[in-house]
Amino acid sequence: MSETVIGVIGGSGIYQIDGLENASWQEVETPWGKPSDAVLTGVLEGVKMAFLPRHGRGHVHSPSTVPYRANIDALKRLGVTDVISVSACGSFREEMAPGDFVVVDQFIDRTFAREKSFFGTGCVAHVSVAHPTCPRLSAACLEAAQDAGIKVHNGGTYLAMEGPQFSTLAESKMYRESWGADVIGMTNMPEAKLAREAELCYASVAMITDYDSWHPEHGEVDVTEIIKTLMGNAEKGRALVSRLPALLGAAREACPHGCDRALEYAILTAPDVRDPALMAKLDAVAGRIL
Ligand SMILES: CSC[C@H]1O[C@H](OP(=O)(O)O)[C@H](O)[C@@H]1O
Ligand SMILES: Nc1ncnc2[nH]cnc12
Repeated sequence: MSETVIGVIGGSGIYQIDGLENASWQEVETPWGKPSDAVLTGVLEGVKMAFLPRHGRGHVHSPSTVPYRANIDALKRLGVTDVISVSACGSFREEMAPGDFVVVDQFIDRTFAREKSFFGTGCVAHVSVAHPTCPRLSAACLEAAQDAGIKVHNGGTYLAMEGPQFSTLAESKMYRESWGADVIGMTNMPEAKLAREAELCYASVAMITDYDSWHPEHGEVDVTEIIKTLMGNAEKGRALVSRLPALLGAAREACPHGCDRALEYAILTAPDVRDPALMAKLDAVAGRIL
């Protein structure tokens, strides 16, 4: 039994959370550079929390320049065990309407201009992301959303695009019709992969803001419309987050799905040829096994 520390990565429109006891913004240094911003730490209903605005307060980082590795390392360094991503997304499904939430369970990674792993030359590791989200944490997010009276869909495939431009109409139709994606955003990859490498449980809550550009009655995606929907969504997102401590509890049992042991057999590089400089950088992420 260990202690739950809930990490929340707030996406577009969510730059802080309220109600934390002993709240303070902490600067965290990491071997991967600076995180997007300081991390807001505190306690909610007896459970430790750490909140990180993905784009930084004031929305400084674009989806391609978010320091994903530093963000996940910083949360790990602060003792976070469970990461909840709360993100603005477009929808490819009529029934997943703006204002609805989706607890995502799969991803298609179309990003190409980001660092995607903590590992590399001198320490090669291959973790499985066949099931990239944690079912236990996702179930808590679903229940929290339902308790908060949010219309929430259980499961969905998130297409992660590079951005920052939105999709073309041809791409939008292809993702929806041929690829079977349900929602689209620009940030959950490589975040989810890195969380798995860092042995963190990860769940993703998509807050629908628009129908991307495929919908014949809604035309193309428009950022001013997105921002209007985002305001209401952000309030609901915070309501969801505030219910998580009661659902997860302070005492934490090992993840039944093995998220917290993902590196157990993942490292291939023999101990005698590992790069000491890279090994030093992995102190937080892979500290449990190194
Ligand atoms: C606000 S429009 C596009 C922007 O919003 C999403 O950000 P996040 O996933 O951090 O909520 C999307 O991925 C884009 O970065
Ligand atoms: N349609 C869309 N495409 C990509 N990212 C988004 N974030 C919010 N809406 C989006």
